[in-house]
Amino acid sequence: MAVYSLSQAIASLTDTLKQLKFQTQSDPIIQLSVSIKPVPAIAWLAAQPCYPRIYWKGRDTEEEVAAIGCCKDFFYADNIDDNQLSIEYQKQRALSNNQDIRYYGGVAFDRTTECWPEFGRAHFVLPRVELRRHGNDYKLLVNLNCETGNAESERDQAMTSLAQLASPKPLPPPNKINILSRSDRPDRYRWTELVNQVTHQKFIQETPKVVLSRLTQLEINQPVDPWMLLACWQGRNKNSFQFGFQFSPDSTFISCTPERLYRRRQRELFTEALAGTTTRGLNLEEDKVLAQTLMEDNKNSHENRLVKDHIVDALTPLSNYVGAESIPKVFKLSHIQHLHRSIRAELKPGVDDFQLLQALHPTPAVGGLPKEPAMSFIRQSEGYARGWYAGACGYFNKYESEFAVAIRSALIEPGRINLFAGAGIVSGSEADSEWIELENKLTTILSILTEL
Ligand SMILES: C=C(O[C@@H]1C=C(C(=O)O)C=C[C@H]1O)C(=O)O
Ligand SMILES: [Mg+2]
Repeated sequence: MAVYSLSQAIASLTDTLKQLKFQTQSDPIIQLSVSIKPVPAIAWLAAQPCYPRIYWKGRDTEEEVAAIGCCKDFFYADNIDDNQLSIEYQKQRALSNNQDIRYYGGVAFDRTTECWPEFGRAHFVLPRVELRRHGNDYKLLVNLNCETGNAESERDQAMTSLAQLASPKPLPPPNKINILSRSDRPDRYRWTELVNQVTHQKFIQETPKVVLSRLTQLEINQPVDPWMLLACWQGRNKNSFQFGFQFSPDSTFISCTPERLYRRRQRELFTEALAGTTTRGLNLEEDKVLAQTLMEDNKNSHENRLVKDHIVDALTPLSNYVGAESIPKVFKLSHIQHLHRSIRAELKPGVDDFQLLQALHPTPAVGGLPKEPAMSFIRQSEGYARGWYAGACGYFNKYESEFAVAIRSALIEPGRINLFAGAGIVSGSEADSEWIELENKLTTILSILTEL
């Protein structure tokens, strides 16, 4: 099979588009693709002149996608439940048999509350153009949505998008950011009050876990390229997912999260309990001691076990088989380490991605237990709207899908960087050490911003 340069690929796809014969019985969603030579995906994405720009890199898969523009946009400014989303998706899915068509996007942490304007409570996109890498194989793809019947104009738009594609430019070099001011919501005083409320015996008996979080806003007076930041973050934590959503120039959500919500391949499901945290040691010996102490610590083990038990319970009615690791392993990141248990399930026939989202999101790794009282406490007490922080981001496809939990994330706006961090509050949690845990979760991104 021919492997093209980017410009040859654009010429070849344009040629194919010109010759495309639209038949009434053909799929309304059309996808064309050609193999290309290696292209640095983030740099290519950052150079493109149109929006949305979407980046996705799987954690355990050799897969990376940079996508631009859209030929179908599913945007939900108001609350939409999983059943409604499912109906929309079923309609969409019925339009094509092509196994490679994907819808990228995300759902907010809490779809019952106000969200960030362009992100909405749920937002998915069938991109116009995608650059996909699988291992060492690169492809350029173009999608057409001829559902409305006007195939000719769709073809014209696809050709225009291809003609406008820019060559990748090197990302701007990382620069040290001058932080003018920092504010935390909740602040340390309020945090202590909240942790004390949650750990109060009467409360914790009924609500054994609430993941409280904090928004840290950094005021800046220089531009920051979110894609450069994401590329640096990727360099620090390669064993994480990295993704970014930029629906317009002034607002970009990026994440370098270690946490998978789920990966589905046909009826095979992979998920996990990631909860319980300590720092990394300064040398190998210290690092091992910290890991061992984490494994033996009651509070951290409890944090993780609650997540594992809940996920197993939630998947049981949807599965023929569910299995979870009985003893957690340690998952190491550049500045912190977590307790991690893999969970695998074989789904019953017919279980769809929205049943999975409904069953799993948000897990007690970012919400709490029981789900509703914990969510209600978070809604009423945290004092800021989480938006897509701790939401679920990823893609749907007929045969496989993958979602990550949008923690270790940042919303980049002009003049401001919004950082998010949360910690699972359980029996035995202390406000001061949980505050330090929040700080530790920000160390990597703060060091990228300030230590260059
Ligand atoms: C909520 C976050 O992380 C979650 C909380 C953890 C904990 O409290 O130990 C660990 C991993 C995640 O489940 C976050 O990073 O914002
Ligand atoms: Mg914790």
